[in-house]
Amino acid sequence: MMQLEHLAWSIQGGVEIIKDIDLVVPDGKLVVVTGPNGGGKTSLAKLIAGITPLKSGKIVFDGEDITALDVTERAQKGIAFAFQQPVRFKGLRVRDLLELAAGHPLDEGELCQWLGRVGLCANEYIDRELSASLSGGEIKRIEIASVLARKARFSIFDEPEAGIDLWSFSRLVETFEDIRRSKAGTLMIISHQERILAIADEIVVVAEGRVRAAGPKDEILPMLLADEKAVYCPLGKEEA
Ligand SMILES: Nc1ncnc2c1ncn2[C@@H]1O[C@H](COP(=O)(O)OP(=O)(O)OP(=O)(O)O)[C@@H](O)[C@H]1O
Repeated sequence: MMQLEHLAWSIQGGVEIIKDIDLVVPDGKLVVVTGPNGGGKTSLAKLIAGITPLKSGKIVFDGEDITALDVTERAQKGIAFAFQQPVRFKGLRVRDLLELAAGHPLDEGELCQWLGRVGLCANEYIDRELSASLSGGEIKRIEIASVLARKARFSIFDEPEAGIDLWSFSRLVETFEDIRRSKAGTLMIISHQERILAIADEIVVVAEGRVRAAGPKDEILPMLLADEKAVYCPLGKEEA
């Protein structure tokens, strides 16, 4: 279980971006974090992953206070984060990245399995370098595949729909559903996409650095869909 207690974070100059966020994410659930642009979703994810340090508050993961742990230590505890803006690793091949993520060598069948889940044909990609020759969408999907290959206890995906074609996106949605069905890990997915919201167990709406609403999908989704002004998120208005 991931427990966030009174999380706060400010940027230089003292402007508070995350303001007193309290949230509990139960094990094995698929939780979608949504809300307007600039509301603080990515900032919250970075606080959980340990990429940015908290100003105040506490993070407890499976009963252990991980507030003081850095990003590497949190990764070792089983927290994985797929960035919205993926990093390109020079000199590293796709195969290397996936093996690093999995923590052991992978045969072609396994490489194919992970890449197939994001709609990439493994043979074309496994020996390619993670360099400028790959498109932004390809890099993004490879990074998502690497987070999937980690089989982490708590995985965070930041707008996995961004830069992904519809077919690959459908494969990814199925993968998220598989993980949830098999209770293979807890998923926190930041998304504006209605198809992702529709598979959530719980939805959390973050706006202006606060949790505006949180609860079971059946409670929160109708509220979002009924919001004609789309205050929280432009549901159904974005393409995958
Ligand atoms: N390092 C930083 N320095 C300055 N401002 C920042 C920094 N990180 C985030 N912000 C600001 O904090 C606010 C929240 O940003 P964040 O990226 O967390 O929003 P978001 O909800 O993920 O938005 P989006 O849906 O557009 O991705 C924004 O106004 C952003 O400009």
